[in-house]
Amino acid sequence: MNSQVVTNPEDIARLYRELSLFPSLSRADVGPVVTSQYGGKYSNIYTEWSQRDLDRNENVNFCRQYIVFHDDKSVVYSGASGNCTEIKGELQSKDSPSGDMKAVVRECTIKGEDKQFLEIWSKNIKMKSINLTALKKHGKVYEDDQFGCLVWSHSETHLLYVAERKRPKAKSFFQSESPELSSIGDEEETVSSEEKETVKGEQFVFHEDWGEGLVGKSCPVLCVLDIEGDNVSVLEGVPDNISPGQAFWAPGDTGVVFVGWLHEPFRCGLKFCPNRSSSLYYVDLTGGKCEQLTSGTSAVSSPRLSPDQCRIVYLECAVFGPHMQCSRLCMFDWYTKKTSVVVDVVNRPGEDGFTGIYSSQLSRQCWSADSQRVIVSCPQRSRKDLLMVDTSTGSVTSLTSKSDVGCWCLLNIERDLMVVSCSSPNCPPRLRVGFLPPRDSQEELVWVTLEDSQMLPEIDWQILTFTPPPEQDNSQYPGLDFEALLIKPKEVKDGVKLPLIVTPHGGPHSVFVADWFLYSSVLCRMGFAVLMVNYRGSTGYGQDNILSLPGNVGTQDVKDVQFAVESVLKGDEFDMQKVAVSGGSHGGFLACHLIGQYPGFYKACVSRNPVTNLASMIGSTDIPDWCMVEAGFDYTTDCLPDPAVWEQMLNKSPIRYVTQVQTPVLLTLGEDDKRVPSKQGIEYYRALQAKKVPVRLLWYPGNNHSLSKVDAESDGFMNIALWIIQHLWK
Ligand SMILES: CC(=O)N[C@@H](C)C(=O)N[C@@H](C)C(=O)N[C@@H](C)C(=O)O
Repeated sequence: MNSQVVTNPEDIARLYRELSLFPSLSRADVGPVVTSQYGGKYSNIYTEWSQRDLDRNENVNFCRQYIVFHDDKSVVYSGASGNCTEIKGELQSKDSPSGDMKAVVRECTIKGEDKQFLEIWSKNIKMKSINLTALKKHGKVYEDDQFGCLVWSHSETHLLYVAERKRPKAKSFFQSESPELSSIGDEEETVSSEEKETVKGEQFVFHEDWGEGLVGKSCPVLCVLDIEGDNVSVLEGVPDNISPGQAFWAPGDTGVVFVGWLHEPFRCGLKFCPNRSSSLYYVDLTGGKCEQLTSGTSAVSSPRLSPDQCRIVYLECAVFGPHMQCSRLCMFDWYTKKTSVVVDVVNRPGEDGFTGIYSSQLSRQCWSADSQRVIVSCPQRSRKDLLMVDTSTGSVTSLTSKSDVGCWCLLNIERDLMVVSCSSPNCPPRLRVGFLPPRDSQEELVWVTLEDSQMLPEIDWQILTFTPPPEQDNSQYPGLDFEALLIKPKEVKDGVKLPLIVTPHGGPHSVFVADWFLYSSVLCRMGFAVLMVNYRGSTGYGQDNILSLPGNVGTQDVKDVQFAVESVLKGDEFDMQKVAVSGGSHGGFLACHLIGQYPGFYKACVSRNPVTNLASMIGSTDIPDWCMVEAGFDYTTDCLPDPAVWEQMLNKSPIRYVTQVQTPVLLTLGEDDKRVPSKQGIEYYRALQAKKVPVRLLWYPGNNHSLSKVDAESDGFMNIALWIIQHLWK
């Protein structure tokens, strides 16, 4: 059978280098409205991008600015204002609401020591540069999306940020004492206050952190810089049993509102886990009193204050249980102190097709100017759409469902001017702006492209829907269907049957939306078709879809993927002798299950940081609750190992089928993975070696669960592509 697949390593590397150039959009801010002397209005759009630099082996961050001329309700003219500028050393930055100043948290190394500075810029002058490290008021500033923030007070006189709590200096009981008093000349120098605070025997105390992606982040504290006074204070009044983050100034700058995550009895991994017990809190700056604003019986995130400073919307979901679920959009009324549900959990999509809200984070600003509507970008089945929620009626309207673009992400909205990133499997991210039409207006939403990207004509994509056969229906949650994204070369030579790479996503409660995927795009350009399966249990299809999987992992999810593959193979487009499977994390779990449960069906397998044995994972992962929940058990923090539970976990794990495996396996592991420890992959590796199954293991130092550093991602791709080629055409 002739084939049209690119197999030469240099040609593959060239394709990867070409497609890896496309940058992704990470942030956009809308500047203040400037009115010219002739009455024309314009706003500056500040954007930040990230691009892989294969030669420097790092992701390069850069900014680009645009100018948008408008009349407050439509764009009149727009264009870039200047070229790109690389951003180095900036942990965080934020313009003040008036645009008159900019705050920057900068990290730099001075005489071999890492230091952090808080800078205030105004026009063309760096007005202040406060050495936070020297102040010794706190540890490192948090720059992450989970806890971090950098927020100007409404008065533009204070800055709010999150940092690690200061830890007293520790020393050995046997360290030689520095003299209590040392005399230099006539003066006596008293021991520094830091010396006084030094504690002995604390050097090796274990400080648990918040796990994968948050390593070293253990005890966050809220910090306030008084710009005039140049002094930093750590906010008091935060309860000792919670870790604060995602903070912002309360109406009138009377205090600070924040999310507090319970960290007792111990911390579990927080990344990808918005189901951790958490509440909204308010600390008032005068008395330091802390007030809990929400129940404490749920998990909350992404609180966002309305422009009129009267209400706060936030996301809420159940504690424990599936790690990503359908969220509620809730609202806290600042003056009545009452909470309400604006959009509830959707168990099954209704006639309107709205499947619920699936997001662990709202965009930094999401309110309409009239403080009546909120814009949420979230998965809706295999697409990601912009949803407009009317907070008074709870109605949800999609702003993009009719679009042929598969993925829309709201980056920011200011005075109804929305800034979005939009992309598809054949189109890298583009930057667009558009004004949100007034409430109840029939006006059409007009998008203007500020930065276009090239559509790749060689790539075709579609969304396929599958209904499981009756014998695979879930009796507790009957009648659920599922989907898959099929990405394939647009042109296929006569008589050529395409080789197929099957890719189930991880999570398992996540979803492939019709976005730009570098790996799938390069594989498609090489001549492969890629089937990205959103099996039952995926987010974006209703809460019942999610709840149908826990307890059925290793069977329902495996059968769904196999059903989708066998369904597409019924056509004559694909070569059923050339089918490979590839997945990461829970996706790697599924890849290993598929080659064990369907021996010989897949000619090559790639498994990235795979879950291979739930029973051995539970003692070493940062998400032990995940192992219990997905195996079908309720989790409590005081649960202890139980042979019956471990037996169930083992029975649901791919290691159980390893004796049936014939398919050659490529394993790629991140040395620093806290989520799925690398020992999971090594356990499976050894089992395959013992069975003399062809297996190759790639080990990536300095990489964690995401395997997303430039070296692991690029080397990983080349090895994956060559492994599949080697074993599909042997
Ligand atoms: C939805 C989700 O990601 N769940 C988390 C608890 C999680 O990290 N699960 C991992 C086992 C996993 O499969 N993660 C996916 C998202 C990955 O590719 O990292």
